[in-house]
Amino acid sequence: MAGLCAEPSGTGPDLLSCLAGLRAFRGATVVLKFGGNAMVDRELKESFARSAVLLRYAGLHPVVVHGGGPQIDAHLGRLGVRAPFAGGLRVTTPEVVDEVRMVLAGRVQRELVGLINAHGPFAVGLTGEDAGTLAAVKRWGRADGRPVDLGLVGEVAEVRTGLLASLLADGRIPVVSSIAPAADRSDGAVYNVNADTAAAAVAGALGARALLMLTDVPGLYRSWPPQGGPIERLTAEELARMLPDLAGGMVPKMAACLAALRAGVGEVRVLDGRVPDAVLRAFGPAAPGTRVVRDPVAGAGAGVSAEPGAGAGVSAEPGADPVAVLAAR
Ligand SMILES: Nc1ncnc2c1ncn2[C@@H]1O[C@H](COP(=O)(O)OP(=O)(O)O)[C@@H](O)[C@H]1O
Ligand SMILES: CC(=O)N[C@@H](CCC(=O)OP(=O)(O)O)C(=O)O
Repeated sequence: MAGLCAEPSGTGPDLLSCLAGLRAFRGATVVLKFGGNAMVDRELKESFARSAVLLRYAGLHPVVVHGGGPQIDAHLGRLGVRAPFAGGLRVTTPEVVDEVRMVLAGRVQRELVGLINAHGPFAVGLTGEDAGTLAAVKRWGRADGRPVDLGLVGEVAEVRTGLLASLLADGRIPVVSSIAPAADRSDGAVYNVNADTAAAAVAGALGARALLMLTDVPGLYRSWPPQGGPIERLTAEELARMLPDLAGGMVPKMAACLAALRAGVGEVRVLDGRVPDAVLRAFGPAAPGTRVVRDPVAGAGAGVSAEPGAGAGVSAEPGADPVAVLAAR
């Protein structure tokens, strides 16, 4: 595990403060969404894998949901297949969904499983198809206020947590690719689900305490192209007001953040995954990125996430261990 928190350059996160933050999350499920844009090079992917393993050693239950948009683009480009985006979602024909599944489950997921398992037999890869973990219905896009037919793009209709819960109870790290069978199983169709959408659905269903979204920007900016720094903190309600003005990949990402919070996830953080040890830094006192928290409950004093005094890192919430609860079902 050398090099995880103390980099030779001395620029890494401080191990002690990270461990203090992690201790507050013992027993909690944390979903790590690793976006394709953050998978810049092998070193960053290794750093991500080490962080996931460290979280597990620290007693957390990490679940990885990965993307692979740029990797799919490159593959489709080699095949000479065009698959444009509308509102941040890829228009997906039956031919395209086969290639998306191949790249996500056959390439990106396999690499992440291998990198995590270099540290021990922890990672188990799956798609939403395995044990019927995800079920999807057709998702429509919008452009210029009009509905757009995105083809085989899915919205998660259901998460069956059984397989994930038993893997977590067994100390494994599930690595989930965002492919899901049709909820009605009518014709064996599978849907291409945006990975942020899948991560939020999984986080909500598992009762995750935090969802960390690793992407290729330091956080959410008020306007794009950016002026000034990213937003440090906002509430679900503030995010809901911003949503109609967002563009590109931030549309499904921030809609997913909101869905996760509304499903009960303690907080969501959008992080720059191109920074080494981004996951670990999120638990430190100088945590980077944009933190989105649930709206304060009227009359309940502080919000659900421990706010003041909790430091900048992802904040812990007391409560039942969701893995134990789910495994007991
Ligand atoms: N307001 C915004 N703040 C930050 N990034 C934005 C914003 N609007 C659009 N973007 C774009 O969203 C991208 C991240 O979304 P996406 O490409 O889907 O990433 P990922 O592959 O990590 O899911 C950024 O690279 C940036 O170009
Ligand atoms: C419907 C849709 O757009 N699906 C995405 C799935 C991968 C993904 O979401 O990857 P990132 O997290 O790297 O963006 C796609 O086809 O690119």
